[in-house]
Amino acid sequence: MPHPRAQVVLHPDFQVGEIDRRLFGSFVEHLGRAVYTGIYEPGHATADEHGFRRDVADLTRELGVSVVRYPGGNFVSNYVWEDGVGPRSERKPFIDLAWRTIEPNDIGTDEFLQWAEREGIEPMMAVNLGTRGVAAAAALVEYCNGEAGSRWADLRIANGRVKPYGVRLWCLGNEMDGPWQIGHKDAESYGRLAAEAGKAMKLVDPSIELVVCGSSSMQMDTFGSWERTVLEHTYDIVDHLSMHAYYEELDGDRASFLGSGTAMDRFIRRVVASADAVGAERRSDKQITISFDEWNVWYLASRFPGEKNLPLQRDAPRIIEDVYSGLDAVVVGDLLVTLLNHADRIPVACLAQLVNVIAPIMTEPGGASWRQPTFHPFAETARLARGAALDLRVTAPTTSTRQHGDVPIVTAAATWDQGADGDGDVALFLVNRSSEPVEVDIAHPGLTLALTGGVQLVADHEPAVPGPEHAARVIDRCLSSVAAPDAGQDGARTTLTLAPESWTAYHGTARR
Ligand SMILES: O=[N+]([O-])c1ccc(O[C@@H]2O[C@@H](CO)[C@H](O)[C@H]2O)cc1
Repeated sequence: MPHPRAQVVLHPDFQVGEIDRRLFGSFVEHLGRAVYTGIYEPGHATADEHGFRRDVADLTRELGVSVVRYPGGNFVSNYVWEDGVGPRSERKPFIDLAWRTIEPNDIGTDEFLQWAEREGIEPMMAVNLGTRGVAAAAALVEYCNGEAGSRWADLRIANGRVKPYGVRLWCLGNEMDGPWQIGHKDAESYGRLAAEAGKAMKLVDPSIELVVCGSSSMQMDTFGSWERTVLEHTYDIVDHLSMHAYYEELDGDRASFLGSGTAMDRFIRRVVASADAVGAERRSDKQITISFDEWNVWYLASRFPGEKNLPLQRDAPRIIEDVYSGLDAVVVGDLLVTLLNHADRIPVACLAQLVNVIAPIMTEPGGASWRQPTFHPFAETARLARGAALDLRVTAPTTSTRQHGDVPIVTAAATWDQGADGDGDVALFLVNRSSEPVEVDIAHPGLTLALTGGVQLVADHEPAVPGPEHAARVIDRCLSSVAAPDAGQDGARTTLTLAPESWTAYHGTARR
């Protein structure tokens, strides 16, 4: 039997849009060991003078993360930011109701923003619209971005930081549609509060960009009507609408799990349609863009007991430290393909999260740090995807899945970084979701393409086991470099074969 075949048409004149570097963001929440013994661990052998782990910062840099969202997540909806600034000796621990954990308040706004600044990361801050409101949100913007001479900016200066941080991206709360959220609201109440908080925040600093909460997932009962109602209140004040999505393999349904990228694609199309419908009714020329500020593989339904079933804990407990397989990494690669293909509407996205909590980077307290298999597709995509995302035409056979109906067996994204004289760098990301090899014919009329090599990640069948040794073994087995395709690299066509259940990234150059 010949292998299934797929066709890709690629031309640099057909573009989705420029890639915003903020597409390669991540997320650090006060949750489990993300902050304490994650990014921060005074006394660790690699800790810098501020108590932050150098090994984790180095891995973060290698991951290629552009933006980091902070301090939550669910955590932000009961956070009093004022209690986390100023002299540490005066800060008091409190019960974080979101994760039922005693928060020591050792790390707050200043420590996080200064860490981000030292590491060359753009911060994305969230304000509490669960238990708090307009005044506290506007005060936090003033604390972060205000010049000397007003109350909250002067407090920052008294706390040792003269220069404003210039935080550009702001989330108006987090997942306010979720019944688990502290201070959960219906769309009407949230929409009105977000509009007023956003208005006040922009009066403090008109240069900021605001993200309003969309649905926590496409499965929420209020999905669609939530977006419409919230945007009816906030359309003129906000810039981005948030999307969150987590995917997992359920009941051994591998085909549906491998098709997660198609589910994400449909979710994006629906949210874009909802936002544009509100814009159309208003006859508005403004386009709301998407901040996909939580996405990942998370064994949420199958392994997470639920927030309210967590015991009350202290000292950075281990919460949702998912261990990832080669299969999970292939799906992460495919989700990145989906995000690239929507680069025109998604300027911001955050892999949730960065360290220890559903994360590409893991640590042991007082010990090692290491990469999970999911680290690699993210790092490679962030490194190779430059310039504009191309509007590829992909034709592939479909396979039927229990959760998503028919999904294509091959997905692809490509980027084009224009150089001088019509030359450019090309990156090509390809996923084969089927369990047999697939031949891909790439037509690139008018373009001489020279793919020079790449990396390939294949799915495994073994259950993931915690620890650095296992992660290293999985990566060793599943990740390899691939040579330039040997077949058919001629003037206008390139042919290559994709390994079963794999994600591959090629790079090369092209000349018109
Ligand atoms: O679908 N759910 O049941 C569900 C439950 C919790 C949930 O929380 C989100 O994910 C958490 C971890 O990143 C963030 O703190 C929060 O924003 C997101 C989705």
